[in-house]
Amino acid sequence: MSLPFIESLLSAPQPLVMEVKRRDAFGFDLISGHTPAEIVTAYEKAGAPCISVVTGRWFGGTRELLRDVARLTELPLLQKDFITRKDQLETARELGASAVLLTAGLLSASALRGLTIAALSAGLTPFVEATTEAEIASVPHADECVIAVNNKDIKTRERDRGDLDRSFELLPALIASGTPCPVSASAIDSPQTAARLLDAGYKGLLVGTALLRSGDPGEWLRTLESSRQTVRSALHPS
Ligand SMILES: O=P(O)(O)OC[C@@H](O)[C@@H](O)c1c[nH]c2ccccc12
Repeated sequence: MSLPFIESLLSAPQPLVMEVKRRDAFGFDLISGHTPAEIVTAYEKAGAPCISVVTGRWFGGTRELLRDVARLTELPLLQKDFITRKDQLETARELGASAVLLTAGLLSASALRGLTIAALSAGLTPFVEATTEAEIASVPHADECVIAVNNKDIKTRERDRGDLDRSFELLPALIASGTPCPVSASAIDSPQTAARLLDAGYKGLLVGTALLRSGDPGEWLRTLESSRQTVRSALHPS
């Protein structure tokens, strides 16, 4: 089966899912006068392998935003919303998504199972967000899913500052799950933090606020690349 979202992320030199999100969890504007087209162009120029589009209302999102982004780019898109019903999967596909967020902490085990299977059979990659070992272990068909540790807490509407230790602690459980694509999501505030997570073994990262606030995603990525080289040469001095 072709998994464009996963393949694109895994083959990128800097595997960042770059997010389009209108507002942060406190309602502060993140795109400050820029159009979705400007943001998508900046992300593509920076080398984004995939784009995440937040359609959830808490973050100022709409379905139209996903549709607009899909018209602007060929890159695989992740729809970030609170999906609880199978008909939302059909809509995601119609709007142009290749992957859909499923939030383990908000779904019962049987709902997560049903939605994961339905997403896969609709040709969508499940991007399952988890915050505990038990949630990670409950993901069915993990070998066909992205599993992401969310460093923030969706139950507090992501108003916490985020806990990156969670990503470091849960990486062994993610690897044990069999996902080809362990991802760390949210609260990744700098290229240096991103470099540490990738060096620890993450295969992908999802970054929204920091990239949108930076004003220059290309520069953010170049700094990430050089930070990764610094980490590597510190570990393997020649
Ligand atoms: O802006 P940040 O801290 O880089 O986080 C991005 C992303 O992980 C966050 O937007 C998110 C995580 N889970 C969600 C669920 C719905 C909407 C959005 C989200």
